[in-house]
Amino acid sequence: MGLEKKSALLEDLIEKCGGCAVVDGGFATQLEIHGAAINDPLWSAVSLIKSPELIKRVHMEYLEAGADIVVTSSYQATIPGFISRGLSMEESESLLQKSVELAVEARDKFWDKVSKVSGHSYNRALVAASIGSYGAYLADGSEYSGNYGEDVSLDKLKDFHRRRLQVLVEAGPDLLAFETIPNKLEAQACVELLEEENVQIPAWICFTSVDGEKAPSGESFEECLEPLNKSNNIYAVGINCAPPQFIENLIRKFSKLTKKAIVVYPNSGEVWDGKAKKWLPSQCFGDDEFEMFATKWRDLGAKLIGGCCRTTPSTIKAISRDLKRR
Ligand SMILES: C[S+](C)CC[C@H](N)C(=O)O
Ligand SMILES: N[C@@H](CCS)C(=O)O
Ligand SMILES: [Zn+2]
Repeated sequence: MGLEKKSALLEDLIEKCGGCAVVDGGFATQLEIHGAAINDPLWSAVSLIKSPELIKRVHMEYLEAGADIVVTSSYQATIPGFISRGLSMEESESLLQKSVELAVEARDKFWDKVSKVSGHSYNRALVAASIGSYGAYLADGSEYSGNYGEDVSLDKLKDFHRRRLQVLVEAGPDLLAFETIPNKLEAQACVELLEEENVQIPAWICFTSVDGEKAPSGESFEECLEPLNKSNNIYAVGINCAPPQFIENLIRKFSKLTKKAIVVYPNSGEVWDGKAKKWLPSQCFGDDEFEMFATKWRDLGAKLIGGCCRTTPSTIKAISRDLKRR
């Protein structure tokens, strides 16, 4: 199936949802709630090695909660990351493949079950393969600073992303989700790679923001979106893992800067301490507030809405209830 047909699948889903589809919530957060120890350079990707069944369970929980799109466990799963853990190239690639398989299996199992129930309100979900930023791989919090240093060039970023992208694409997800991109250089690397590799799967690229105005690097979103706007591979652009109170302003901003669909899935408002590897309490938002925010964000034009770190299936249930109220 080519790019156009795959993009049409996503468009159909959004239409079936009444104009705005629900993305799942914090994947790593839910793993932790079930006891997974992810204070690790591989973060949530350790579960691909240690507890694949738990990964499937978390996907199922988000599907039950009403997610129309589930994002795979590959955010911090990288070939160099696995290799520094003593795994071979072959084993590393098979774990990446597995991240897609687990989500597809969960989606198929769930759909098989609910589609037999008359009057159910679910849609057949799509699987988005997560591609975390270079900063996520560095595991030093730099997905929130955009500070990769002088020696990180466009080519270096492309080289970092290339093989993982190839393996994930080969595994057959419905979408690609580039997450927590903190600067223009990396956004450009991702777009160029999609073209060079002739990828036939639609993608979204999400940036983070720590001030609610700009990318973490200090670059304006006008600059950051420029390479994305020209690309046929990019279906949607937006923000993930930034605090919810920034989202309204950022949707307004993005609507003026792009014709692409807008995707937003903020975290709970807590702040990540990259050194201590833990979330620090800050201005925090609960499920009721997310429910109210979701209507606002939909009315402002977002086509894909969900949650990121520290949100849970109950957050997604609240968002889904709200957006699908007819
Ligand atoms: C989105 S952050 C909370 C992911 C974890 C980070 N890359 C780290 O490993 O510290
Ligand atoms: N998809 C990833 C994003 C982390 S910012 C997760 O939910 O764990
Ligand atoms: Zn997050």
